[in-house]
Amino acid sequence: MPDLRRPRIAVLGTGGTIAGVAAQGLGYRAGGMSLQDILTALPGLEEWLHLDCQQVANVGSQNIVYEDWRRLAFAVQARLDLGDVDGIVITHGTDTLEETAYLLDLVLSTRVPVVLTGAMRPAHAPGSDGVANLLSALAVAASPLAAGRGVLAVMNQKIHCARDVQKMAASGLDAFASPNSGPLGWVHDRDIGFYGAAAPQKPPLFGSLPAAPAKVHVLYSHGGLDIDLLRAMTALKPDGIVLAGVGNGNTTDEALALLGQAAAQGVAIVRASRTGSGRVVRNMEVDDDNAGFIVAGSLNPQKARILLMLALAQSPDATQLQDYFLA
Ligand SMILES: NC(=O)CC[C@H](N)C(=O)O
Repeated sequence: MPDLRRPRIAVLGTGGTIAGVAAQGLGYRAGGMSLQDILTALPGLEEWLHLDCQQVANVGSQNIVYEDWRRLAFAVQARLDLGDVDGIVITHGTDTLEETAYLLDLVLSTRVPVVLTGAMRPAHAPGSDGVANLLSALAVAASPLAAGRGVLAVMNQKIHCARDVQKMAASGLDAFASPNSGPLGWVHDRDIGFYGAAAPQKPPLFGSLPAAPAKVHVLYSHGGLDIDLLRAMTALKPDGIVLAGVGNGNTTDEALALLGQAAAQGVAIVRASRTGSGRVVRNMEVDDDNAGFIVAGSLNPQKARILLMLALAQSPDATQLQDYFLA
């Protein structure tokens, strides 16, 4: 019989540095430790929480593919549908944590907090942050204050929303930020708080994940972009291309012309920005209306790719696709 005073938290492990094991020299391998091993570093948790662990994967998140996302989303939704948890924590590699968080946020239907966390330093390294981040994530998942705020990411004592959070530094403990909105809240040991009230919760943008996602590639623009790269990309016959453009989602005249041709042939073209913050605005230097382009708004290129993959399963129409990005 579960103790009803203890919040019931499901912890789902997927790997990452938080599950890293020492390898030769200073190095380590992401996704080697089991969830149970990680949790042994936090004795006494059961006096406070009712934990239920599930190892969904154990990989470096750079290797995550769409099928992993789908399996994870099913596992989380199945857990939510059982109605026997107060919160869910997902341990994850930090490299693509923001992509998984955003994808889950687009499809999960729940008021129960779903919180992703990870580590920038493996457990054996001095100053490792995994245990502290896990404790923070558990505290957030267990708190009624976190309910109805969608999928969250907790790193380095800050709570972020899935849509805005980004890994913004290649190394260092304070690698995560929400550059457009700032963090939603804070964590100190088991104490947590939010800076503002929760916005009224909307239903998820998509009811489910398609079995096979649309094929969407990302083109990274820079000075001296070789047009052959874009030619090679269009030859792959993608359903969509996300431009990680310079500035306001821009690229060379040559590339814009080729992207326009692709759009005319039915490829969804989304202009995002490589700058890391701000909002890509329509019809500034680029005539989006005329070219049939879509702008990513404030989504970064990797999140724009996820949204486009899912939105294309609903509609190929550029106007409707644009609505998804500005929703
Ligand atoms: N800090 C990390 O978690 C990075 C480890 C690995 N590349 C991953 O994303 O899983």
